[in-house]
Order: sequence, then structure tokens, then C-alpha cells
Amino acid sequence: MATQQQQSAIKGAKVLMVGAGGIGCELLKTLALSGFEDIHIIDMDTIEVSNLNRQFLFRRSHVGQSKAKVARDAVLRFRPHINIRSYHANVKNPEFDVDFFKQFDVVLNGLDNLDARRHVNRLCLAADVPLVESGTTGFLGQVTVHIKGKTECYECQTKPAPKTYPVCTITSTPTKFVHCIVWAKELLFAKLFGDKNQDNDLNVRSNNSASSSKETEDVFERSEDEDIEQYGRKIYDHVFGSNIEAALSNEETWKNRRRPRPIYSKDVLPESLTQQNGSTQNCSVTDGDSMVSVMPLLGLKNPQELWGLTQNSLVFIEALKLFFAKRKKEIGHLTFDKDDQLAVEFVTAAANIRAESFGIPLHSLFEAKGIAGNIVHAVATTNAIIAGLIVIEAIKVLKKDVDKFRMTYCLEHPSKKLLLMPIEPYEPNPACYVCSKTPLVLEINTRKSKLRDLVDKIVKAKLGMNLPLIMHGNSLLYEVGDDLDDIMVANYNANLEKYLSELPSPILNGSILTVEDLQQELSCKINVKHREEFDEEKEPEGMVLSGWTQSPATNGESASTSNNENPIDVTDSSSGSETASKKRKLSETEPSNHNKETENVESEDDDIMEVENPMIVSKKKIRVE
Ligand SMILES: Nc1ncnc2c1ncn2[C@@H]1O[C@H](COP(=O)(O)OP(=O)(O)OP(=O)(O)O)[C@@H](O)[C@H]1O
Ligand SMILES: [Zn+2]
Repeated sequence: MATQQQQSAIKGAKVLMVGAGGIGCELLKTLALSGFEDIHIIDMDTIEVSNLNRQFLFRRSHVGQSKAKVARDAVLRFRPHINIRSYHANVKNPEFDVDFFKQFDVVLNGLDNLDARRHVNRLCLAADVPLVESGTTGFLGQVTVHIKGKTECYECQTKPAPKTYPVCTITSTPTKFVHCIVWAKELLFAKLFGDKNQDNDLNVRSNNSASSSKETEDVFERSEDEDIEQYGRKIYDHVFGSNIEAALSNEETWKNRRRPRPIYSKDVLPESLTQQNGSTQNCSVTDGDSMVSVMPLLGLKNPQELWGLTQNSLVFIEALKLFFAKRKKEIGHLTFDKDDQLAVEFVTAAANIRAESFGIPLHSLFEAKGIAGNIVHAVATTNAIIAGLIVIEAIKVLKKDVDKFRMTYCLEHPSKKLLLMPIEPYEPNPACYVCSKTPLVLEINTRKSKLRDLVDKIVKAKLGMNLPLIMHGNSLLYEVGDDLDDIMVANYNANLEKYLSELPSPILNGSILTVEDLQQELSCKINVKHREEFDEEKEPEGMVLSGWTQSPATNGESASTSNNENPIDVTDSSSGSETASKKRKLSETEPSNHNKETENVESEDDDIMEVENPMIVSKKKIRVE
């Protein structure tokens, strides 16, 4: 039961909730039942069938409708007299500016991505509004409190780098199924169906007899009149047959490794599939239908069933045929999406054939989809616990009970008999570029990198700025906005194509740039260090930024896109778990002895997820409430 004092803090509070998904539904219900009377909710999504098992404010009839609105209506049915306002919109929209945020007493995040979390963090700092941040991953979860100047901001600590694999493991020497999945989705799928101009480490040259006259022929190019099945077989034979044979010829590679087996389509498939099951040509799906699927056409019903080599090979060819027959317009623009059934079928089959070749155990479509989509299944109970903890912290924030603030971690197994681990929050990190204005350092080749590289790879992708402005001394080099005249736009566009050292105000070794986002009211300095060479494997972007918060790739992002620091990237850190780093507790005078350590949690496919191990913090400092 809430005390009188708590009740009055709750009643008078105006609260903003961002996200009405798994955590958000629980949170809205708990807020309403705890006595909150003025709640605003922002969510950009509509309800999907897959949300219904845990987002209990939604019913099947709501599928396709705004989450924020349906959540509001559902709660108003049992709390009709409170004020709930819903916004079906992206929190990054300009209408949610600093003034919008200023009207709230506290902001509560129930988001699922780092990008939006960082944006809300910046607006809360700019508006000086407390933020209660949260995240869950399966059984793990955490709630943290962020108050400008008092506790660390959401970006004070670096986030874990997404799990990456060396390129050569993926392209030549896979040893785990996840390596085959990464190869299938980031290289093969991207090569066949994605942007042709993207760098791709897949071996594209054919040296088979048919093309001996043109040794450099790109086998992935399909000529207009080429039969789709023949084309599919050509790709199959190239990637699973001749490429493997070529790799085998390098004896050194296989001295201490198991040798892979080349697989050719003629050895596993009948001569003509069209006669066997001409179904994909005749099936009734319409062009552009993302629900197209080969499974029913091949009589495969159970996604949890393990397919043999022949079945995988059939799925491979038939899925490729379907892409060309029914989704031709999308070819050249596709990135892998875990919700795209045909893409999942193709990637599962390709990964399994490669796995077979390398002697790695095969996996079902269900398992492969989980690995390819980095899916950790949501646990409704964790969301409910986390939502409860958010409300507890929100009430402390409203009562200004600074000494009682806690960051709470929901653990999977009891540790010292505790499943919920509360820890005192930490002071702001004086080296944080977001809340403490410490300059970042950028190593870059100022003669070979263009302003466009800086804008795309650093300012947008890494610093998460939406409407950036770049200044060097008094010279404005770049700016985005609706109020720019044509001449300015032309000047800025021309600057984008110039090398840094050739800009009107040249950026050279020792230059200090000011980079700002007016919407986020964020301004930071970048110290530029010229460097001639970069390691292509370890630093594929040709530049290195120090002191920023790592942003994981979004689903389906290609391995070689600018967002990733590392070549092949597979994880999505939805919970916002953090890596070990020096932390300063609020009440602490000696900062030295509270380094948080991390524990490695091995998931099924050996993807390592780092979670903080709060037990490392001295027990004296922990007060269980
Ligand atoms: N930039 C944003 N603006 C507004 N809402 C956002 C933004 N980013 C994410 N969200 C919302 O945050 C919510 C997160 O909820 P949750 O983690 O349960 O994800 P979900 O999409 O509902 O489920 P799942 O991803 O597991 O299918 C989603 O409803 C999503 O729409
Ligand atoms: Zn900070």
C-alpha cells in the first residue's frame, strides 16, 4: 500500500511512457492501478499477432491498430476517470522536442532499441527531466534511474560491442552453425537479393568450364533469358561445390581442420525440379507478396522438423525461384528480415547445406530463424517484474528520495539467494560525451575520407544524431533542416563530396570539430587525428572513433554497412546490458574499488551476451528493500 505522501506524489504527477510493447503494457496497467492519473504514451508500432502472447492489453481483433491507442483504451476500461493520452508516432519525431519533454515529471522507457533509448536520454538531459530506463532479454532485465547531474546518464557507460566473427571464419572455415547462418544471411542472401553495390566478401568469380572464355564472369549475375532453375543450380554449384573445391586446394588451411565436402546439385537433386514439382511456377501468390513460402509447396509443415540435405537443397532452389518469380521488384533492395518467411526459408536451407559440407550439425527452420534473427524469446513474467520496479523507482523519483534510488537487475538464477539485485546508482561519468561534454577522438585519413563518410559513419551511425550540424572553427560545413535555402543546400551537398583536407575550412590533424543536433540539444567536440593506414580487417570503416556508445546493428543490416565497427556482426543487445567499466557510486568517496565485472552467459549457439554481475559490488552497499 502506498503511503499518504506517495499517493500525493503519484496523483500530481505527469508521466511520459515511451513504448507500449511487452514492458509498456505491463507498465501502463501498473501505473494506472498504482494511482497515476496523467499518463502520456508514445509508440510507433501497430499490434501484430506475435505480440498477443505477452502484450495482454491487446486482443486478436486489435491486430493492425496502434499499440499506444489500444493500450490506452484497454486501461481506460478499468480506470475510466484518469487521463491517458496516446501518440501513434516515433519518439524521434520533431514534435517531441525539448519543450514537449519539459511538461513531464518523469519519463519511463519501455523500448527495444538503443537508438531510441539514446534519443530519449538526450531529450531528458536537455529538458532536465528524470528518466527511468528499462530492458529485458528473456529472464534477464534491468531498471536504471538517470537524473541529470546526479546519476550517470544512459550513455555514460559503453554498451557491449555486438558479437562479431572474423571474416575468414565466416567465408572459409566455419565450425559452428551460427557461422553458416551469418554466411547465408550476410553474404549469400545479401549478394543475391541485396544492394549490388555493397561490398561483399563472397567469392563471386566463376571458373567452371562454361565460363572459361570469360574468367571474370560474376556468377551471381543472371542474364535476362536464363532459366531460373538453371540459375539456381549454377549458384548452388558455385557456392557449395566449386568454391569448396577451390578452398580445399589450399592444403595449409586444412592441416589442423576437418576438410569440407563439396556438394553439387546433380548429386542431391533430380535433373529437373519443374517436372517433379512445378508448383512454384504455378502457385497462386501475387507479385510482391512477402508471405510467399515454399514450405507448403514442398509438403513441409513443421518448422521444428529437421530437413535432410535433399530437402534443404529443394528449399534452396525453390525459394530462389520464388524470389525471382514472385518478388522480382524487391531484388536488389532486400536485407534479411526474420519476419520474411521466404528469406528465412532460403537462409535456413543455405546454412544447412553449408553446415552439411563442413560436418556441422543441421538445424530446423525454427532454430535457424532464432539464430538468424537474434531472437531471445520474451518472458512475460520478466516484463511484469521490470514494470513493477519501474513504478517503484518512478515513485522515489517523484518523492525526490535520491538516497533510495536503485538500479535493479533481474537475474536468471538466484545469486546469494537473490533474484532481484538492487544497486545504488553511479555518478555521471566525467568522460561521457553526452552528459559531460568530453571531446571524442576521431582517427581518420583526412586526405582520403570525404565529409560524407564522416556524416554517415560517425555523426549519424555512431553518435545517433538525426539533424546534424558540423562546424570547424567559425565555418559551418554541414547542416540539415527545412529552413535552408537552395544555395546553402547546394554548398553543403558539394562539401559532402569533398575530402576533409580539401574543405573550405580544411579538416586536418589537430582540428577540433563541433557537432550538434538541435533537436536533441546535444553538442559535442571531436578532436581529429590524421592517420594514414587502417587495418582492413579490424577497421573496415577506415576510421576509429574513441569514447562513444556502441550501437548494435539493426535486424537485417548487412555486415559491411557503415554501422558496424567489426566486419561480421550478429547480435542485437535489446536489454541495454553493459560491459564492465569503472563506475562511481553516488555515495562513494573512493572510486577505485567498485569496478563492475562481467559474467559471460553462453546461449545455445555460443553467442556471448555480457551482463553485469552486480554481485561483484561490495555487499555492504546493497540495501534490499
Ligand atoms: N523510436 C520509437 N518510437 C516509438 N516507439 C518505439 C520506438 N522504438 C521502439 N518503439 C516501441 O517500443 C516497443 C518495444 O516493445 P517490445 O520490446 O515488446 O517490442 P515488440 O516490437 O512489441 O515485440 P517483438 O520485437 O518481441 O516482436 C514497441 O512497441 C515499439 O513500437
Ligand atoms: Zn553520460
